Amino acid sequence: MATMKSLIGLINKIQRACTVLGDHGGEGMSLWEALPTVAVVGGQSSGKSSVLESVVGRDFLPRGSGIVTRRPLVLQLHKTDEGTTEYAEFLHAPRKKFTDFARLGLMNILLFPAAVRKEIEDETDRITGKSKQISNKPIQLSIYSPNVVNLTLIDLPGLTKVAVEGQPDSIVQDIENMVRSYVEKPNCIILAISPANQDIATSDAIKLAREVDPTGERTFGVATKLDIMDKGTDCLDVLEGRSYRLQHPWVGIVNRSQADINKRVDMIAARRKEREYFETSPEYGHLASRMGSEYLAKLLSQHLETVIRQKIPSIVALINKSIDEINAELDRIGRPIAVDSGAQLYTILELCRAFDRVFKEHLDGGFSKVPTVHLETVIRQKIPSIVALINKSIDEINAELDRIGRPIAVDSGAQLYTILELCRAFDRVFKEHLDGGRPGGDRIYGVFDHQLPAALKKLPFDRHLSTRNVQKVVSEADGYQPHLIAPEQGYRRLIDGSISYFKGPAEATVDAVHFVLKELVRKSISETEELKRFPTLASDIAAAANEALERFRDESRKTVLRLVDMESSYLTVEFFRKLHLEPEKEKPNQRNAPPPPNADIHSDNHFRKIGSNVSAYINMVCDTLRISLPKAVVYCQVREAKRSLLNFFYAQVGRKEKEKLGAMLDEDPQLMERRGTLAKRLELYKQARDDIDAAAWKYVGRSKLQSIAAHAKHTHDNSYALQDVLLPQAAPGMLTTNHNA
Ligand SMILES: Nc1nc2c(ncn2[C@@H]2O[C@H](COP(=O)(O)OP(=O)(O)OP(=O)(O)O)[C@@H](O)[C@H]2O)c(=O)[nH]1
Repeated sequence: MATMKSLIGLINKIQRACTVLGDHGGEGMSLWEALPTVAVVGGQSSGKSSVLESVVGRDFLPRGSGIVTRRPLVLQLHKTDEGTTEYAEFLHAPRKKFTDFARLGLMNILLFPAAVRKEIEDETDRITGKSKQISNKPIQLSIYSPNVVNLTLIDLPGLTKVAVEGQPDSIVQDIENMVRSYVEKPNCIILAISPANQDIATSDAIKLAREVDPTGERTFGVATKLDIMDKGTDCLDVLEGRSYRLQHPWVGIVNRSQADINKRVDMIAARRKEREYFETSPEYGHLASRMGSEYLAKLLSQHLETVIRQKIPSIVALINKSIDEINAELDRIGRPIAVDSGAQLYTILELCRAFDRVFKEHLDGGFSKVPTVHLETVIRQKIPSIVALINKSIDEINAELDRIGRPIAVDSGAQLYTILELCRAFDRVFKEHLDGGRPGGDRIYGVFDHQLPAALKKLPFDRHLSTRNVQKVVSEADGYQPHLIAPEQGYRRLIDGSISYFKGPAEATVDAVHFVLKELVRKSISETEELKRFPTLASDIAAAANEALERFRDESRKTVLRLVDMESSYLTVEFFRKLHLEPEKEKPNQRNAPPPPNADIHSDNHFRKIGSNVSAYINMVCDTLRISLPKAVVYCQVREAKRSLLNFFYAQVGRKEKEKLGAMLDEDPQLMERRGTLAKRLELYKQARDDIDAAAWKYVGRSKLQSIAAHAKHTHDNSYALQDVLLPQAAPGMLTTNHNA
């Protein structure tokens, strides 16, 4: 018995979760729609509030003329143990308990504080404004009391035929649509309230109920105001199911009249009066045991119980489906990141490394693409153990410091440094495991193989070493005294002048490689799956990487210019010695011939000879530089990029405060919000599933559940197991209406 009660309590819990999740039904198949509810429907002043209060046993609903109920009120009744204090609680103000029940004089009237009524009114206005507009967002009120049954009721705005002052004409239709949106759902049990002093056939409630539930299987007909029917008329045709037949028996009710309310006749007295009315009534006496608010409450909870029992498997299936969907979406958009600074630091370093890896793959050339999504999953699985390792290390350090005494210098910075060291150690191991490749690095070779030789070829040595320029340079170097044998100074100047031309291609090579590296940084950032979530960190890393590349470029530029300068600073002596010997080899017959007359040193031939000697030397230097410049560039830029692109950044990160680390892990706010919502939903769904499991567990006991679990081993659908568990044991009437009042 207790189990069925707990099942109904369970449904209440799930309904609360629905409201928290913003699930009011309406969008496709929702959890809300799978749950049974009881909606009170009727025309204005038909007695809805009175019936609802009767079932609950409390006065609490706002009263007034016109449309009082402008938002659906979801009323959850929770039966508590005998002797416990009653209280009411709104979902929108969960910490505020309404316990201050007034005891009025000798009549011992128990009233919900007017505050409950006021809160319903205020909360209505909060959403709809004071404009008498309506809203379909429900207000949720829970009542905990030993004097109620476990039941969820929804009070809906009264159906009306005309708009009142200050309301748009559309309100009539709006209300009908809203009410219909609740009662048309197959899980909605309709409490159709019709005043007996009007023609039941024209009752708004019955009209709507007939429309949405033609077979009448989920409609309970309630006839109110039996006591004020015209003299000589009665409602027997209706109550005995002759004039309008429903699957469930009609229940007649006698609520408090307006005069009773004005006289403050309390609920207990009203119940007694109602009982007496039926017991002593000449018309309805034979039906007395099946009339009245108490009987209605009992009937309702029995029916609810049956419905819930049937619904459990589909609810479980729906919850499981939702959990799977949310998990799939979380896998796609990434799970929420940790908030403690250790875990944040770890995540930042993790992302740096992921970027670093992609970058290196570009440098090292084309292997197949690393499946980074899978990688992310693997990494994320590792995070807890790494964080645990870090925490353990911190504990160990702290423990050791406690033992050997705590030097003043050891502050949180030093601990952070330790964390960074641990991360780097992991980084190294991680790198050893992962060394793939991507295209892009080959473009650096392209610079060395094409761009550099082409630039060297284009240098204007023809002009610089033309006979005329050679003569000009040599003459200027000679000064007033023309050289006698060989123009030593002239050679130097011509060679220095030529060599300085190499600076251009050398710097251009440095820049070209710089731009290839920069492009690879950009590409790697965009290809690093893990970084996609963290635009701020991605741009931080890009900026840090580019900054590092600038530094490498400066260093590289200095180095290549130095290489060129070195060629000027010391010439290859052997080259010129050989040069000196060559003509003699070529002309062995003239070996002993006298040197040409001095006048020769001013001839074109002489300068042409000098030009071609310098040209030959420069060609040799050019060959050397073509080989040595790429080495310098790779040494200073490419190798450094591979080795220490983010070193500086790591150090910076290590110095950051917790808040700054958090800021670096900033994400797209929409995505963060989405993830937060999903996580919350997931939590609630899982809670609901656990609750259900627990309820099923209690119901059949461990051994039965286990044997069913063993039986259903091959199905992943919990609902089958639950169905097996619940249905064979179903027995009606387990829910008792314990109205002591
Ligand atoms: N004599 C008598 N009066 C009743 C009965 N039921 C309701 N009333 C009176 O009818 C009036 C309207 O009842 P409510 O319970 O406020 O009706 P409602 O459908 O909630 O009305 P709205 O909130 O305006 O839509 C009140 O004055 C009640 O006292 C009944 O069974 N007998």
